[in-house]
Amino acid sequence: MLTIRNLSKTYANGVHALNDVSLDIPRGMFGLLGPNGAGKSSLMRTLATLQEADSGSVTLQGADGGTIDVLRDKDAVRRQLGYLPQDFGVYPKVSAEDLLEHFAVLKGLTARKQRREVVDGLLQQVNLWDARKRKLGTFSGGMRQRFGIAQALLGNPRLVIVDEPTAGLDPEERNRFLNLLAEIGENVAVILSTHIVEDVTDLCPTMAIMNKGQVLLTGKPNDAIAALAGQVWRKQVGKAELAEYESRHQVLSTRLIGGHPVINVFSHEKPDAGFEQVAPGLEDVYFQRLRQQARRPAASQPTPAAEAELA
Ligand SMILES: Nc1ncnc2c1ncn2[C@@H]1O[C@H](COP(=O)(O)OP(=O)(O)OP(=O)(O)O)[C@@H](O)[C@H]1O
Repeated sequence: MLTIRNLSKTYANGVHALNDVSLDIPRGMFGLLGPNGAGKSSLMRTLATLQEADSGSVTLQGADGGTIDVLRDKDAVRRQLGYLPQDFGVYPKVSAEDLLEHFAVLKGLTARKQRREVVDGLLQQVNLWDARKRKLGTFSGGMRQRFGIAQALLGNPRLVIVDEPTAGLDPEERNRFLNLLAEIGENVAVILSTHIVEDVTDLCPTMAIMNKGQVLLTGKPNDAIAALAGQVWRKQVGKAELAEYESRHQVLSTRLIGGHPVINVFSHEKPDAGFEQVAPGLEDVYFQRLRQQARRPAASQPTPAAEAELA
């Protein structure tokens, strides 16, 4: 559906935000997971035709079966694209209905009756029908994000890009929002960028992990989790011992349970007697990849392409 090859971008300040990024993004939900500064927004903005890459190519399979050169045919992409940016702002004094109607006009829905039908349908789809007359300034974070999805869906896009949409939502709103995305993902490609591992675990049949502009892994979350089987070990340790464990072992994560640190360690063998083997999760995969990248001396870093293949 979307094919990204060797995409690179260096900002004027010298930051390599995208470093030879290659990804295949199919229909359905695709999770793009990475910490702050990984390059997710740079990639999203490039796909959304809002900024230029230095090199590489991106092609989108069009509705007619042809392909669109995303980096060049920007108008063609925009006709097939819905985008919810990270910093989606709304006019606080305007009602949801009026602003969506306004966006619909901008999208080219000029026939009044048809526009009403589309706007009403979207307000129902995102479950804001009862709140449609309310000013957007009175909306909760979750409601604003659902409004953001409604505007992204105007014009029946084939590709929907949502950048960190669940940050700041409470668990109930987050669930509701993710369920909405999953429904949309049944028909179109949805790229969900997030730093929240559970967003991807719960929802995305395919994903990529990104950091420092590089793709560290891409594929199915379950395959990546299965590849770690038998290599994640857990132990409760004393607070004073923690630093030593961190220096001797590859500690993936530390959790305080009842005030005591419990560590997950990556190791091919049982690290010591007190450890028990645990079933890995996507969080272990995520931290293992980030750790692996951090441990490599810069000079011996394999090319991102070779690295992604290792996955
Ligand atoms: N316009 C810009 N000019 C210079 N540097 C930038 C610019 N935009 C982003 N960066 C830098 O590029 C790197 C990648 O940023 P990007 O926003 O793409 O990451 P991200 O994964 O989306 O993180 P976040 O969740 O914090 O937005 C960061 O080091 C960031 O500081």
